Amino acid sequence: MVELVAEQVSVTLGRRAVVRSVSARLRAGEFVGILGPNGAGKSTLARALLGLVPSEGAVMLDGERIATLPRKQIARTIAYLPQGQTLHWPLSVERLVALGRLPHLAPYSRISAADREAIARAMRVAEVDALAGRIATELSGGERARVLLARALAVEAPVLVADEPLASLDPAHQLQGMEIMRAEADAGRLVVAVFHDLNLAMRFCDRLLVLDGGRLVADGNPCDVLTPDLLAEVYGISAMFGTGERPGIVPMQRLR
Ligand SMILES: Nc1ncnc2c1ncn2[C@@H]1O[C@H](COP(=O)(O)OP(=O)(O)OP(=O)(O)O)[C@@H](O)[C@H]1O
Repeated sequence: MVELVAEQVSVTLGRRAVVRSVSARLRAGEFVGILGPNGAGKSTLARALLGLVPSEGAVMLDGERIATLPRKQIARTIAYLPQGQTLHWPLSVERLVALGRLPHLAPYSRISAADREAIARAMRVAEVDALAGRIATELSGGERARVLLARALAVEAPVLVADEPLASLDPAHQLQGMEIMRAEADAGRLVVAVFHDLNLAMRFCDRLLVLDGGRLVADGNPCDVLTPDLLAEVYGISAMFGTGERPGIVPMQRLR
């Protein structure tokens, strides 16, 4: 069972302390949402969890320091969906999704039947089969986001780290994205996703990490974490909280 552990992780970019001494133990089967205001350090923490940015402290993947692991091993273990990725090559959608299998391929080898199955499965799950023959650079923003999620799913890694996977998705596809990530966690994977929607976080995640100014200010069950006090403190907003059969959070007013 995979485990990803941040031990007092700090990241400095330029002269800015962007992530400050964040500790968290993330386990297989969890769907963890990383929330927080713009600039709070969420993407940087996600990158630090993958060993993509130099950090102080330690990130441990299954008990080993990620900084010491070969990139290919990390790429097989953690599928990464970066924020707002731009596509530069006019590949077909199917070929783009197939790139998700790269961490599994030996140099100069061809994709196997198992790779083909993984690609087909990822495209089916992300419901992008209909786009298979389209040129990826000609897709709409939302179509591109769904195809890139399919590429990350095609890795079939035990961990998925997705940075704003819901950006530019319509409400139905946002739900679909959350359902996919929920299902991945239910299948025993660790899913870590950065996003902003408080209601989707409340409904789908097992656990929320909230960053503010680079610090981890809350870590727990969504219902315990998303309180009026936290929203006031972290986002500077007041919100209306639904109850009973009508749960949900409606941001109402800026407080500062
Ligand atoms: N290369 C860099 N050099 C200096 N500062 C940087 C660099 N990259 C990011 N930052 C700063 O680090 C802070 C955290 O950035 P990060 O992208 O992690 O935030 P975020 O929480 O993901 O924000 P958002 O919700 O807007 O995507 C921001 O203040 C940003 O301006």
